[in-house]
Amino acid sequence: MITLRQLTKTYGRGGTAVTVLDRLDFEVPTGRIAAVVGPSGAGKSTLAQCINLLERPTSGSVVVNGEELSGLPEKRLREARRRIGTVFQSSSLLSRRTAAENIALPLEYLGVTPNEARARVAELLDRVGLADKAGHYPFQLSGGQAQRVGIARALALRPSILLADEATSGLDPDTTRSVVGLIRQLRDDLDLTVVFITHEMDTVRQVADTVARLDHGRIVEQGTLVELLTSHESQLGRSLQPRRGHAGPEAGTRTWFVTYDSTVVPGDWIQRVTADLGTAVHLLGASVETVHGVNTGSATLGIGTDDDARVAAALARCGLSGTPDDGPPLGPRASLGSADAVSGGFLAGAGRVRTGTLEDVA
Ligand SMILES: Nc1ncnc2c1ncn2[C@@H]1O[C@H](COP(=O)(O)OP(=O)(O)OP(=O)(O)O)[C@@H](O)[C@H]1O
Repeated sequence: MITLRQLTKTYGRGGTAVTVLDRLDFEVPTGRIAAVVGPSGAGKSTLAQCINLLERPTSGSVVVNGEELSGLPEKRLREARRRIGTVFQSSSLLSRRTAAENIALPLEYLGVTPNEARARVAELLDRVGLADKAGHYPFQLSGGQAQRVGIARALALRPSILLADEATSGLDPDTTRSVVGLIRQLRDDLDLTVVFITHEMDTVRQVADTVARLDHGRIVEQGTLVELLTSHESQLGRSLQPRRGHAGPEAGTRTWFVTYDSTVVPGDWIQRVTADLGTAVHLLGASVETVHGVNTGSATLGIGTDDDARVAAALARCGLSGTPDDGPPLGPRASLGSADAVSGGFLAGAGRVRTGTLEDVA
């Protein structure tokens, strides 16, 4: 369990002082994964550094598993830090050390015997699925493998808290999914409490139990992932909704952007809304997924009436919330979206490169 009370961090003094965390209150229950999101410069990394006391808070308290860390003398603090593992971006491995040697680092600092360290490293490599990569150097590992080594190193001293600061940034979507799956599995197996800092909302939906938005040094909104995704009133919930491209509307229809606004939206809601309105309802785009057992998502519809109040009421009867969306169709968000041709960047199996126009690839 992590409890932050009135946590303040000010860098510098006098006229150049900058308060990055401002009387922040935050709690992560044991065994939960709390994602922290927020704009660049909001103080997310500073928050992580204050939790593991790499940065001393200016005021306020950091309580980890019932122990107040901010007041501890240096020696006790070093001991307490062992219960907090941190994973950074994948580049944080030491390049001249093998995967096994990187994982062994914290054990060496602690003075663990070489035999014990070897056994623990083997166990950790196995746990993160890299038993066959012990002797590989970081440059011989893929981004996802390097990150698994980083996670194994963070777990070397059997911490109860894991801080992940942009741990999946720069990884491709499949690798991100597998690293996130590993973190959730480790949380389940080891009962870890996890703070997961990221700016990737897709990743938040995959990893988080709860989400907090940090802005100007304070947590300005938080909730469980499901609560946020099923509440149209939540700005954080709306920003968590995937908004992908959609087809253009047909003449005579009005475009609506619709989000799931309840935990019990019926699967056949399009048929129900169509029957309710007695008019055409075209599906122009949608992203629907099950999050913690609840269907969530959003859709863009073309609806053959301009009676907005009736449409809103019909949507609400199915647990949906919608607004007319009169802007031009969004382009696909994926990086392919802006390309006319794709070449050189797509490595098919066995190292072959496939090229083609975007239409060919689609
Ligand atoms: N050691 C430092 N001395 C002075 N200012 C600092 C220091 N570390 C961070 N800051 C400032 O604190 C603010 C918050 O930085 P932080 O890295 O915590 O933000 P962040 O939310 O993690 O941003 P990003 O998403 O871009 O990584 C920034 O304005 C930064 O310049």
